[in-house]
Amino acid sequence: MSFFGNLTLESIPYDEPIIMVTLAAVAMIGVSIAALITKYKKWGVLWNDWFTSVDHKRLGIMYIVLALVMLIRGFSDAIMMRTQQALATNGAAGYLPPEHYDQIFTAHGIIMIIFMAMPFMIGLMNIVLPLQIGARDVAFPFLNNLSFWLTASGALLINISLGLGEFAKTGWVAYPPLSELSFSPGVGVDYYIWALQISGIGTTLTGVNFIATVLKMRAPGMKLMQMPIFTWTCTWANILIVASFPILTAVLGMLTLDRYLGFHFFTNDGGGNAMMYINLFWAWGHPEVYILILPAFGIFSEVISTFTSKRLFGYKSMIWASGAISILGFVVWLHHFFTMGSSANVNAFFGVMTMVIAVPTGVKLFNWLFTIYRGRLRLTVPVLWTLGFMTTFTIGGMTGVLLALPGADYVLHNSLFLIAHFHNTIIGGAVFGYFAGFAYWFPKAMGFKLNERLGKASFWCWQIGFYAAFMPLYVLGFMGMTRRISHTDNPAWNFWIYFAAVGAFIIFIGIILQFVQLYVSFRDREQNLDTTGDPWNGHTLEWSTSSPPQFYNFAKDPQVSDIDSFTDMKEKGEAYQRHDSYQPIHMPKNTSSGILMALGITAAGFAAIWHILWLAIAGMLGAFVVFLFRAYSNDHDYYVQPDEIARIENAHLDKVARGLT
Ligand code: HEA
Ligand code: HEM
Ligand SMILES: [Cu+2]
Repeated sequence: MSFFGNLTLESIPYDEPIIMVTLAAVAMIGVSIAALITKYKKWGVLWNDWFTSVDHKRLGIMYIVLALVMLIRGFSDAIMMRTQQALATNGAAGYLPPEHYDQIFTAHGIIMIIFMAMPFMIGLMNIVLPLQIGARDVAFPFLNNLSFWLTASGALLINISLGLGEFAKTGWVAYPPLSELSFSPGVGVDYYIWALQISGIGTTLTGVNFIATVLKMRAPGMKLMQMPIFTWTCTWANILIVASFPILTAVLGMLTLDRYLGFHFFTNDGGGNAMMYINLFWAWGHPEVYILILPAFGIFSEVISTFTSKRLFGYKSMIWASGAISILGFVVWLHHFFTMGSSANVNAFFGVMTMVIAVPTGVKLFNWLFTIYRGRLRLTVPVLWTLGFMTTFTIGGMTGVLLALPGADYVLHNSLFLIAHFHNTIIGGAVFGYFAGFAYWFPKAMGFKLNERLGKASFWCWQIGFYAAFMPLYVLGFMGMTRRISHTDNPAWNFWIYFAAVGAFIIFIGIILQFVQLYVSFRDREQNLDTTGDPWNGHTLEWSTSSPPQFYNFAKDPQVSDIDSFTDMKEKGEAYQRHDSYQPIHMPKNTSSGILMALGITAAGFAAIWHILWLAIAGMLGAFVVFLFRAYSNDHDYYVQPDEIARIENAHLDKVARGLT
């Protein structure tokens, strides 16, 4: 083996014009951004205030930037698939060869779920959760920084696969025996393994961190059953993360042993069994979809209650419904392989358990409706996303219940009906939820509001585009079209395939409008400043701070005695109080340890993919040395002095006073 393992110049796909053009475009954008940063001398700011930051709010913003970039990547894959299918009807070949198409749907699935939806959700949780419980930061700020960089590391690896080697052609589930070395001899599955493994460990650490935060860092007086509902749904999601991500780690570890060291966990020869992989994968994969949706449910609850200016109907039942969904979510994974040989009784059990999830989900929907009932609902952008969700997700949920009937699933499994079902729940549920949360909390994180008109225009493109792009897939599913095919030869399907392509382009316009909205809102920010910190008349503690909040969040620990604690404070006249004196605030220092450790781990992952032994050892060793330095240094924290706090707080309260009069 050579110095660079299996990596040679031939690993670059020179002969693929689409990839080469994409790489050139990405390189140009990258160089322009780097040039701009150099021109405005922002490298120092970027490193000192952002990359090495342990501030949950800044990490949250970086997560969301990552998610938006990955949304562009994942959507480019989607639009490529839609155009390919539209061009490749009646036996035509289209413009993508099958082995390229296979990489695209695999990359699309993984990128959208792991590197778009997860960072979006974790980003919002980072920005909001500590503020909602009146905490100064998360329980382990440095770990939080490391988690972010491990996520970014996985995203980087998957994007490197575009220009070096290939990505997996196995579908996002990477079932063996296809994902075993004998059937996938290239580096594609190895990219898959290490991108998922590294980011997955980051996610597990996030789960641990936020559970500790919720248990240990709540403001004085805040009982568990008084936590804001978004904090609660995130907590359930974090419990699911801690319980399910280790299963992913284990199953990827076993696949690694199979591929690298000739173990045979998942091959029949030697006594292994592919069903073991499929079981373990979905024991993570099913809870994963509820990890995505639960925080979105919390966002809708916050939005509905704020914009009706009412208390959320059935606060306690919302918490228990989320808990029921989480626990049931752990005993339904077998519905992903009803067709793979379990007995009728086993299928019946898992089918019934799956259908039962409709009950707590229905409870939630009715709670939202009852909150709106007789309230004065303000039709802002977050509310539009919420109403779009309530209609769209109900359809997606219902088709899920249909799939939960083993008999029906024998017909519909792996058809486009399934593809329609899950885009219906993921886009109409999770993604709409994150967009609602994005519009709702944007002023809190950035200090100015987003442009409403462009926000509404974008919403309508997404909403209409969604129906146009995915309702045809239900029809195609019933007509017998299966998933993951790059070209077709059945005239009856053509109309619906073209229809779906048009839908995807309408969504495309929606995405463009979202970026235009960001630009316009930034350009006009002076007119949309949020001076009070409470632009929507909010009910929870994040709205009691300035926008953006001070780096220490709260000058004094808020005293909590009610569920809607900020409403309570406003009613009692306790909001925006000036204090005569402040206590010094204990703060964590920024550190480069997180990004440096992740750098070493990325190098090691890359080395593992290409079998470069020395680099794998060097990367891991580097990460370990940084870890030791961090562990043995005592320079982790500092105190903010009372006079500085007083200066910052008075400046903010002066602004509030001017805004309120
Ligand atoms: C956010 C993501 C998300 C969510 C929330 C759901 C929610 C549900 N899913 Fe879905 N699902 C996926 C993402 C998601 N799913 C993905 C990604 C796959 C496939 C992956 C792959 O193979 O690649 C999949 C696959 C999948 C299958 C496997 C099909 C197959 O492979 O053949 C099944 C089968 O049971 C299923 C069922 C359900 C059910 C019953 C729900 C329920 O939770 C829905 C509950 C909600 C409602 C029912 C609507 C609201 C309720 C009411 C208004 C009350 C009244 C309603 C009734 C009494 C019915 N899903
Ligand atoms: C925004 C518009 C989107 C469009 C137009 C789109 C389109 C597609 C298409 C065409 C496929 C292939 C279907 C097939 O097998 O025939 C697909 C698969 C998939 N999509 Fe999307 N998608 C979108 C958004 C998303 C989002 C937001 C997610 C998740 C967060 C997602 C997750 C997946 C997954 C997991 C697969 C399956 C991949 C596989 O088969 O291995 N998609 N999508
Ligand atoms: Cu499932």
